[in-house]
Amino acid sequence: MLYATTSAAEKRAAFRERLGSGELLQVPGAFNPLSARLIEEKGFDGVYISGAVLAADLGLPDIGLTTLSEVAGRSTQIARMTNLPALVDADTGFGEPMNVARTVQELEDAGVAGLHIEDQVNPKRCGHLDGKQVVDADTAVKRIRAAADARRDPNLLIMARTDIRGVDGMAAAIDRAKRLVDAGADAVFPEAMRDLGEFEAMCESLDVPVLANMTEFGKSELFTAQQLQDAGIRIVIYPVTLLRSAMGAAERTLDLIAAEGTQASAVDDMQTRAQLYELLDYSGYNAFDSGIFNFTVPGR
Ligand SMILES: C[C@](O)(C(=O)O)[C@H](CC(=O)O)C(=O)O
Ligand SMILES: [Mg+2]
Repeated sequence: MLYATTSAAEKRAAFRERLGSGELLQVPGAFNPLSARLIEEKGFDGVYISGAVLAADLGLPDIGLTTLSEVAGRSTQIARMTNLPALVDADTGFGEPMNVARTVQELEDAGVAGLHIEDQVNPKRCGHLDGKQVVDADTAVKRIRAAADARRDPNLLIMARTDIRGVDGMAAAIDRAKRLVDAGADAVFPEAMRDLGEFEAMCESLDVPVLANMTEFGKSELFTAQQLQDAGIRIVIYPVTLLRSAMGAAERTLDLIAAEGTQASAVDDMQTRAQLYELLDYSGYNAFDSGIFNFTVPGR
């Protein structure tokens, strides 16, 4: 009821432990706090807080227009609604290495279990688009070092994302990832790998957990959890999947209302009132006030 029953510190410790277990953790993107509840209910291992989703949610392109306050605010809202660890996309860290340090502390205060900082230049863009630019190794290393030094909870996971694969190729990506691990990264997010062999090569070259980004309409094929696990991947994110699904459904329903004058034939595909109330745990609030959930809910 109301909020997560575990503290941020407990979630971070649990996340570290799960990561150490060698299994693949599946982490869908929560496009709002409510969807984080659904992700938890369905038994997933964590929730991802995507920069692309946050920007899109505000009606903005994903080109570094969102602010640290917006990302921290959304992280607070999502992290407190679930007992799952939250992993947040901190883009380039919102500025110079000193800004990165502040970003880490703000996001730590927001209650996330981990965050990733990338090596793109500003204005950044979706990692699966062409025409990206990355900063030099020295600047990338300084960002990660600043991030690792700034955390107060040693269990906060600092993940380094490198976008260099799409710019300088795979050898450069492995080299960059190694340097970022030496700088203090606890995990690596190699962006826009082309095939499973590239994921495998990255995992073999590093002794920290590696993340795979299974975003749709991107550079990577959509591999199964089994394929990724076999390649050595330890975390897979589905960052924009739920937003794309929800928006696809919303568009179809709008078209239907326009065409048929009613939404009636879309109702079977909707979350029912009863399902929504269950997810919101209406009945749990009766512990405070037995007058809250004293009605029956129509629908399944
Ligand atoms: C993972 C990502 O950084 C995100 O913000 O969710 C994006 C996802 C996307 O735009 O599809 C990315 O750069 O891959
Ligand atoms: Mg992003």
